[in-house]
Amino acid sequence: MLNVSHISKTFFKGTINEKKALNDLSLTLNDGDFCTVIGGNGAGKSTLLNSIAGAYLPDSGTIEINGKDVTKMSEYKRAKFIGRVFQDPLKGTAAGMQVEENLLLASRRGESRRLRWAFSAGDHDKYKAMVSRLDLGLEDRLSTRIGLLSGGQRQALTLLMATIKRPEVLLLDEPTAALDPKTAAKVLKITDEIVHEQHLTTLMITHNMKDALKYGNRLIMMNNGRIIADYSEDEKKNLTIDDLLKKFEETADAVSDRIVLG
Ligand SMILES: Nc1ncnc2c1ncn2[C@@H]1O[C@H](COP(=O)(O)OP(=O)(O)OP(=O)(O)O)[C@@H](O)[C@H]1O
Repeated sequence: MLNVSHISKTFFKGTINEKKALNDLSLTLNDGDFCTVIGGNGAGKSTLLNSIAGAYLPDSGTIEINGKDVTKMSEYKRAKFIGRVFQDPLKGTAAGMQVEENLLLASRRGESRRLRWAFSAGDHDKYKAMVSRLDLGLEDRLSTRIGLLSGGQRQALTLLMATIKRPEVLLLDEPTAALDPKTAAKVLKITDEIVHEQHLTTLMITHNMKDALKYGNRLIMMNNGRIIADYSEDEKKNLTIDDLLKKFEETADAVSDRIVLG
């Protein structure tokens, strides 16, 4: 369970550039909840994910994961039980290392450095089966350096790495924004399968409202550092893009171009 309670975060406090990115925001996700997050540019979506991941320390409020208060825990320590996929396919994988070395490192997350590098019998076949499931032609490229792969292949691998050791929370920050539509659809489908198989508590930011409606069992809309709408699984089933636009126009200060792309 993820419990975000009354968190606020202001950047450049006391200066002319002061920006309240999160404003007394609270959110509770139950185990296995897959929550999509939408909102205009600057709404605070990434700041929320970054605060959960430990990249930013909130000015106030608390964050608990499965009963542990992680508010002040370092990003490095949290990375042992939080999986992340970023918008940028270059993040999340080590470019100079081979596909299977990246998978090995991810599967040994949190273990001693010495042990992390040792392949075990069966690893090769296991990794081959994992990547062949992606259907992106990676099954014969386990020894290829990640830097030589396409953005879609890299992003799909980042997803495998983020979930190879079951994370307590999975954070997806526009994971398919940089991909072509066909590859994006493939990566989202696999994401959805993995989230269900592993019953992962997941937050996914997207600017694509179709995807926000199609995936997950919960949807939140943000504006000005707050959650302005929170739809349960049942409410989400009957929701349309028009409903979301209407809600956004009613509540938000301005309609962003990017939110209407879906
Ligand atoms: N590291 C930072 N330093 C200063 N200001 C920041 C920082 N990160 C975010 N902000 C500001 O906080 C506000 C919220 O930004 P955030 O990136 O969380 O929004 P977002 O909803 O993810 O937007 P987008 O859809 O454009 O990615 C914005 O005004 C942004 O400029």
